[in-house]
Amino acid sequence: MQDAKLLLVDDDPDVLLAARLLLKRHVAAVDIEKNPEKLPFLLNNNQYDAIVLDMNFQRDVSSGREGFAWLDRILDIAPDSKVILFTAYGDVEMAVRAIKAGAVDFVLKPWQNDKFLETIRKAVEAKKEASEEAGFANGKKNGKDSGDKKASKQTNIIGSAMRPILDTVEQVAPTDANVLILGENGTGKDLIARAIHEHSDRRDKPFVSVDVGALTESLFESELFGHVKGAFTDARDDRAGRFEEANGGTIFLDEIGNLTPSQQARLLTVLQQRQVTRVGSNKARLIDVRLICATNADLNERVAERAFRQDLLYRINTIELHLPALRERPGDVGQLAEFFLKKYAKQYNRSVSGLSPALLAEMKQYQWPGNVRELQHAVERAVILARPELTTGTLLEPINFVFKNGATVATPVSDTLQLEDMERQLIKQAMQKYRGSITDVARELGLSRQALYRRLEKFGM
Ligand SMILES: Nc1ncnc2c1ncn2[C@@H]1O[C@H](COP(=O)(O)OP(=O)(O)OP(=O)(O)O)[C@@H](O)[C@H]1O
Repeated sequence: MQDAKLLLVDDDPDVLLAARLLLKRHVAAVDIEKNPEKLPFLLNNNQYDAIVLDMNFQRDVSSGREGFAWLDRILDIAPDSKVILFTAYGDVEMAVRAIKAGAVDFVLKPWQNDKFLETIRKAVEAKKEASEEAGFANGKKNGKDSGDKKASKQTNIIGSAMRPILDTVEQVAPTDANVLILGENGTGKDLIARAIHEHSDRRDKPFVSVDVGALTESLFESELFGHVKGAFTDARDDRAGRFEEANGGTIFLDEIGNLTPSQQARLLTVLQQRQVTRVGSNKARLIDVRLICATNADLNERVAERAFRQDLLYRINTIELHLPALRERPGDVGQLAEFFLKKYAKQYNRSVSGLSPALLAEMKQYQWPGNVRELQHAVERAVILARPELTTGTLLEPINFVFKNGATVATPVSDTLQLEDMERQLIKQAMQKYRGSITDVARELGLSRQALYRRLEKFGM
């Protein structure tokens, strides 16, 4: 505990002083703060081993409501925080509720020194154990051992509502079962498909992603199954298709709901026979691929309408994963927003203080039709628009602006121009880096292929 760093937040300076005097003798550092509004800034700039938080600040004397709200905020910003609540004698029931809400313990005021120290020591230890476990799981994830239950918790898939889905991913990944991922655009289907691959024994083999919905009828077969030289006018060389490229690994077929009846029939044959024949050849090649499909369409409805073959559905949906829309999981909005905020603040070298509780509440109310992708872009734009000279509270204005106007329309003229320039530059660099591969560029930029196509068109690239 001697190398621990603590944060104490209480609006009573006497309490802060007394607690610091006691604790300073036992730990490396004790930060004290009267104003809980500073919490986002402090958490974004420090790593605390334990945080002691008062339940009642002046504005709201005894209900503890402010304490709960700040506890939530702390866990949004730094989900692994160990928070201990300070509470007046008689508030024990409230403290118990707070523990259910994610605090690790509580201390009654006025405190007994021994008990207070013991509570802090336990929290610091719990934090240390959790960090060691996380480091261990990370190591395993990159290593050969696929049996680590905690591995997927260490991926960058954020949000409490995603936990049950990640548990299923862990269970299903090591099997070769076909997986169908359902969810609206931007809910994380691609991310989950990659997580399944990463946690399977195929992780060292290719992960090949194909947006089958974007393939024209004439390209479908040669793109997926390959062709031989001379098979059609543009076929100057033999070329392996995406299934062959994925051999030994995983193939991810996105927008599967958009296949035409003849494409469905051709795909079904390949899946049944587990072999592909290049266009223009008569030699069948055996393939060993794990199949993951995704769609934002309601496939059962499409089967009922006879627009999607039932036998194909049964072949691809051994395991079905439903990703909820972001509006159905408002609790994840704060966690995702904080995650992207940190990510982009670092990427664009911006100093940002965090989201105000009022804005966060507004964001939780918003419907997010573009789901996580829209939220991600709103935060990115807000971080870019944040002026370096406005540090505290900088985010509020631009994100409000972006958020109110939708992530894609009208920002003030100069900002739009700046952003467009930046966007054009980013796309240009990525196109050079990946030699024009739309899939790779779209992945790097966090755009769907369609969104990337729209931008390429807009910029005349
Ligand atoms: N839970 C999450 N945690 C962190 N990032 C996420 C999460 N869900 C989605 N994202 C991010 O949001 C963006 C969109 O996600 P993704 O491409 O996986 O969605 P999708 O459902 O496949 O979208 P589409 O249907 O448009 O192809 C990506 O940048 C992804 O990294």
